[in-house]
Amino acid sequence: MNTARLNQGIPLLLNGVSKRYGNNLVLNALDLHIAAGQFIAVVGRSGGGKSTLLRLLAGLESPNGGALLAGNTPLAEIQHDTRMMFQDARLLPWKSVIDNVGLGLKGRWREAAQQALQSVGLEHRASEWPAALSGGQKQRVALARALVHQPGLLLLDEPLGALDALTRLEMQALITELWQRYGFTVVLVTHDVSEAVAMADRVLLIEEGKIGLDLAIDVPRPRRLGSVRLAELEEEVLNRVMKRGESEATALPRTRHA
Ligand SMILES: Nc1ncnc2c1ncn2[C@@H]1O[C@H](COP(=O)(O)OP(=O)(O)OP(=O)(O)O)[C@@H](O)[C@H]1O
Repeated sequence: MNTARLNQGIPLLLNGVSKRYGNNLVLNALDLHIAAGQFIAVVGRSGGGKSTLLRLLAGLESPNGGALLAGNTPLAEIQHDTRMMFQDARLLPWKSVIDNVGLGLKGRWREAAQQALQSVGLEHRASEWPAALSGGQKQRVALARALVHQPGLLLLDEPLGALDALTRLEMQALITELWQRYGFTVVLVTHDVSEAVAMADRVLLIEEGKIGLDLAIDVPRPRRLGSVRLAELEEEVLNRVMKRGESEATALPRTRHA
């Protein structure tokens, strides 16, 4: 991939990061290094701490121990360089599409917002209300609202989870294309292992509060849907998740599905 990158992604360094809620130790002295501009996907069992990790990276929560750094700088000091996207687009219904994208911008914001809308293919819907858009289009607007700030770090919390299969594939391609063009660092939390291996440079599995698996996705881009290597990597991640589940589930009654 030789696409010229427009801005620099943020490198991330997590040193012994712990997070607990009461007696529940969700992240246990987690160490992690992410290079500038890398695309990371985080998978793991429900309740394993994926969203907690993302909220810590976003500065929405503080760790109970350890440090989160961007290079040598505490991540909290450059939080303005971070944007987040969720499963729901969280658009303001009383503002037009372009006003949603330009929220918080000053000066010649309209031009920048229009450009961001163009990069997600929705420049022709700028003056409409969010209610007039489909779920996939709303997520495109949410993506434009993140891009307009030229983030160094884009945090994605299951942003495609509510979309139908085809729209989901289109959004995967769009996010990957924009990441290649702009060069920000991405941390994507997803339940969909095939999505994780199709999009990311590295897939991380969170297990018992630590990184249980750190798998490099050695498949050149653009990636071909249905590639044998992607399927092998997907199986490797799934086997790892299921193996852990099997040993946990031995004491539980088994239900067989036809
Ligand atoms: N604000 C909170 N207060 C108390 N417990 C919390 C809070 N947020 C998360 N937890 C707990 O921390 C654990 C990890 O939650 P988290 O949402 O990070 O998991 P997850 O891997 O993203 O799960 P899922 O895949 O189901 O979204 C869970 O046991 C959850 O109940």
